Amino acid sequence: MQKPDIYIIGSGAIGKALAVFLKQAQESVKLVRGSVDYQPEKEDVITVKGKEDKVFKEEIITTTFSQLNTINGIVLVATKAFANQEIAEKLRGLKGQFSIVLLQNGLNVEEPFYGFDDVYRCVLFATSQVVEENTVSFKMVTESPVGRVNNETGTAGGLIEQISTPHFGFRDEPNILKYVWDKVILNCAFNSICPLLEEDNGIFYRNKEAATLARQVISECVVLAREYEVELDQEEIEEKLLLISERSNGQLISTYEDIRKKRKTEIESLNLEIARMADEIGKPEMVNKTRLLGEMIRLKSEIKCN
Ligand SMILES: NC(=O)C1=CN([C@@H]2O[C@H](COP(=O)(O)OP(=O)(O)OC[C@H]3O[C@@H](n4cnc5c(N)ncnc54)[C@H](OP(=O)(O)O)[C@@H]3O)[C@@H](O)[C@H]2O)C=CC1
Ligand SMILES: CC(C)(CO)C(=O)C(=O)O
Repeated sequence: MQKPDIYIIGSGAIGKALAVFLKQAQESVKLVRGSVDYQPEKEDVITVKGKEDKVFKEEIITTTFSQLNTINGIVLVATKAFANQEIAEKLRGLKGQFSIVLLQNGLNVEEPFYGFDDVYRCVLFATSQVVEENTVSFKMVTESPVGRVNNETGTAGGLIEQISTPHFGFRDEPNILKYVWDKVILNCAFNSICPLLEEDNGIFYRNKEAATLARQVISECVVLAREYEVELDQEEIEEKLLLISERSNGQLISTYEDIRKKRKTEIESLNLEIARMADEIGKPEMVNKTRLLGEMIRLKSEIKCN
């Protein structure tokens, strides 16, 4: 039987790295532009710089939605989450049968995809950065969990096998919601406090007061998660915060990079989504600090962009 094709939407840091590793594994893979349309298909050499100075190079086909009519296979969404509504609409216009895997940070980012048959979320345990056009630097931390969303049962088994490669691994995770919340809570601290202090990710490890503020954010979010019947371990998240802070000392969080480069941030799916969920249950004060930090980021980004 012919293997299904893989389409990666979003030709950014994650999308490019994934495309190269999948091509190396002999998969039929195409990058589909997220922010650009109505362009002819083209082929570029994309380079991934991995651990221990290993370099991976592949010729990758990049296309745009208007060139596509039918998709049979797997769609990996690697754009920023604020593009999801538009991407879901474009996918609804296509024929064929496909599974969708969202590789994005953020809470409820899957909502625009409700109604598709086979939707999964993945929590990425990898880091990738564009270093120059068509070159990214990539590190896998550990295999990234993938699971079905919207309380549906069933595993991601066959799909995992196809998208996993030795340098960018995935694994099946039945309780993906816990991973999504844990990661979002970490992002609520990193992606707001670091850009506001104009500091790199190591700030929580280096500075006790910054760590205390992050702990307050974590505590608010854990209490909110409980209201939504998601039980999380606050201490475990605090430990992860310090570990990630130490290990990514010197690196800038994506929201800080986005603000510096005058690009839209993902804060709406992080602190501001947490705030919206607290409002939804009539307890807005439950996440006061998380909300204020999110609003400050939105304002900082708007000021920078204008
Ligand atoms: N990089 C990392 O280390 C990690 C990233 N993530 C998450 O993975 C996701 C992708 O991140 P990353 O690859 O770093 O991001 P990048 O900013 O490098 O790339 C995101 C891509 O999104 C597309 N995009 C941007 N704006 C729009 C828009 N308005 N409409 C449609 N598409 C748009 C662009 O695709 P195109 O160029 O094709 O137009 C862009 O290249 C994010 O949700 C991020 O939080 C999670 C963990 C780690
Ligand atoms: C929160 C952190 C630092 C964790 O790796 C991050 O940048 C991310 O992956 O989104």
